[in-house]
Amino acid sequence: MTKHSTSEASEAYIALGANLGDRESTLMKAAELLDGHPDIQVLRSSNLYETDPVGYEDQPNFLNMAMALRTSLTPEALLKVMLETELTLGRERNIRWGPRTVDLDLLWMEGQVLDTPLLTLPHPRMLERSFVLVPLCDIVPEEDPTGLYEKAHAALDLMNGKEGIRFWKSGIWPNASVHSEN
Ligand SMILES: Nc1ncnc2c1ncn2[C@@H]1O[C@H](COP(=O)(O)OP(=O)(O)OP(=O)(O)O)[C@@H](O)[C@H]1O
Ligand SMILES: Nc1nc2c(c(=O)[nH]1)N=C(CO)CN2
Repeated sequence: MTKHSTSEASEAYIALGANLGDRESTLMKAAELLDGHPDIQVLRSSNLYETDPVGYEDQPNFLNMAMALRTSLTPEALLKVMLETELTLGRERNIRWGPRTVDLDLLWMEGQVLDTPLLTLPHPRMLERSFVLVPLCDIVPEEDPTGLYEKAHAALDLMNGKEGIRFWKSGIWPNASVHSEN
């Protein structure tokens, strides 16, 4: 039996971003660490995009991607694993929306609407950010019954190309081996 084939497992979408160090290698390591967790399976990953910084502009360009996960964890437990993964990969918290080795945001989780000091679901800013929506639209299936596909595509249409976002390379998970940027 593969992991998470039980009915309690649910699907989640996360956004990944990096703009310090070897960005691509760090994103790949984040995918490996999450998939290596006994209660998480990476199902799909988007293409990689190079994006102009949004919010705080005086910082390097980001690489952004999104992944679909299957997990038996609660949303809070999944967020905890994600925050630990950021720390393992050298994330430091300095400037809000500032440069980071890696940033993992929990965008959406099947059937979960939450607003606590630690976790808001769906992610409150996900529909305002092309650097989230473009990768997300790569991996949400058109036949998705939850309405996420329509929401993400409609929000992206409204963004109307306002953010600088460029295709970098096709999905790095699970097939391709990662190449250093240096
Ligand atoms: N859906 C969510 N995904 C990730 N973190 C969340 C979420 N909802 C609330 N948080 C909280 O936000 C805190 C700060 O997260 P983080 O440093 O990644 O924010 P940011 O990436 O700088 O800004 P933004 O939240 O706008 O993406 C986390 O420690 C977490 O407790
Ligand atoms: N292009 C881009 N800009 C950002 C990003 C990001 O991942 N990509 N993350 C931020 C903090 O959530 C702030 N600004």
